[in-house]
Amino acid sequence: MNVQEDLQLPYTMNKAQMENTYHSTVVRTDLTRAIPNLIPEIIEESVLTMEEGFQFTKEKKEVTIPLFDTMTHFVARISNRALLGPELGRNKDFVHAVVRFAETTPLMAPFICWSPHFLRSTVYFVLSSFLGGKKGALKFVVPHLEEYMKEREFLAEKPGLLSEFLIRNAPPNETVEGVAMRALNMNFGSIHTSSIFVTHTLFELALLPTSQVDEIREEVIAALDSEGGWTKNALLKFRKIDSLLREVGRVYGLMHFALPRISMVPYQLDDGNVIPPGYRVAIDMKAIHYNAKVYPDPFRFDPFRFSKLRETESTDTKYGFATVDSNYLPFGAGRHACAGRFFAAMELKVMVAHILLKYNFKYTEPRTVRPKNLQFNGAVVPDPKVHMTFWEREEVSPYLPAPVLD
Ligand code: HEM
Repeated sequence: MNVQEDLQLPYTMNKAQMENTYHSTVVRTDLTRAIPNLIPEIIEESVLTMEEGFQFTKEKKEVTIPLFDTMTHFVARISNRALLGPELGRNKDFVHAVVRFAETTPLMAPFICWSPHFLRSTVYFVLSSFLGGKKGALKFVVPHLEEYMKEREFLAEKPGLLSEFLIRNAPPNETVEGVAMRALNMNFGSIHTSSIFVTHTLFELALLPTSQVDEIREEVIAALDSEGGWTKNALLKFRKIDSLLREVGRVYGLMHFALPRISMVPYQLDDGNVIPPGYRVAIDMKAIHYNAKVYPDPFRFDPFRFSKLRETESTDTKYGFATVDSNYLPFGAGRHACAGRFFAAMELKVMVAHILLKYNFKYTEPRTVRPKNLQFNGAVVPDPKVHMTFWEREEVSPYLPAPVLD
C-alpha cells in the first residue's frame, strides 16, 4: 500500500505496522462497535477539554486562539478518552508529544523517502531529534500500558478502550512497545485528520448567517430533546452538522489525491493504457468531487447540500458523512477505506454540537471568504495562522454535563 511508502512507516513507526495490520481490524470492528457507549464519554471529555482550554472567568469573557493548533490539541485529548484512556489524554505533556508526533510524521516522511535506503534511519533519527517523533510519545504510552497490563488481570470488567481491544487481539509475539506503537499510529490517524475537519467546519460556520447557525443549533437541541440526551439516535438526527462535515470532505478533504496505491501487477485500463508493476497510482479527488454532473454548482460550499438530499431519501446512510461511495473519497474506498470513520464522525459531530450549544465564535477581523488552505506534498491543511475569538453563550444547555475541574 502506498500509505506505507508515503508515511515511511518502517522509520516513522515500525515495520510491524506493515506486516500485520490487526490494529486496522480492531478499529473497524471493536472500536466501531463501542461507539454508542463512548458517546457520553466523548461529550464529557469535550466539555472538560474546552472548559480547561478556554478558562473563562467573570473577568475573562472572551478568548482568541490560533484555531487549528488549539483544535489539534483538543482532538488529541478528546480522542484519547477512547484510545488510551482519560489519564493519558489529560496529561498535557503526553498531548503535546502525541500532537508533535502526528504533525511531524507526514512532514518528515518525504525527506526520508527522498533519501537513499541506507541513509533513511539516520535521516529519521536526525529529523525526529529536533522535530519530535515517536520516541517522545512512546515514553508515556509504554509505561502506561505496562501498568495497565498488570491491573487488567484483576478487572472484572475491562474498559472499552482501543488499548484494551489492541491487547486482547494481539498476536502472541506482540510486545508492549508494539501495542504502544499501534495505539500511536491510531492517534496519528485520528488527530491529524479530525483536527483538520473541525477547523474547516468552524471556518465555514463563522461565515454563515446567524439564522443558518441557529437552524443547525435548533436541530441539535430537538434531537437531544427527542432522544433524551447524547445517544447514537440523537447523533443520527444531527443531519445538518453531518451534512456540513460531508461538504467539508467534498470541498477540501485531506489530500488532492485519493486511494494512493502502488501497482503490483500490470493492469490494462479501459483506454488501452497499461500501468506497469511498481507504479504509483491515485485518483484526482477534485475531478470527482467537483464534477457538476454529480454535485450541481460544485465550487459552492453548500453546508446543507447533503441534508437537503437526505430529505428526499428514505435511508439515513446514503448521504451520511461516513458513507463512502465512488463519488465521495475523503475516507478512501473499498477494502481499505478508513477504518475509523464512524468513530471520527461521532467525535466530530459531538465536538461541533457542543461548540454550537456552548459558545459563539468569530474571526478576529471581518471576512466574507474563508482563509486559504496551505498545501504540502499533496496534503491540504487549514492555515494555522488564523485566529478566532470564542465567548460563552448566555443560554445554558441542560444537555452539557457540568464540568468538574480540579
Ligand atoms: C475525519 C477523519 C478521518 C479521515 C478524513 C480519514 C481518512 C482516511 C483515509 C483517506 C484513509 C486511507 C483510505 C484508502 O487508502 O483507501 C484512512 C485509513 C485509515 N484510517 Fe482514517 N481518517 C479519519 C479518521 C480516522 C480515525 C479517527 C481513525 C482511528 C481511530 C482512523 C483509522 C484509520 C485506519 C486504521 C486506516 C487504514 C485502513 C486500512 O488500511 O484498512 N482514521 N483514513
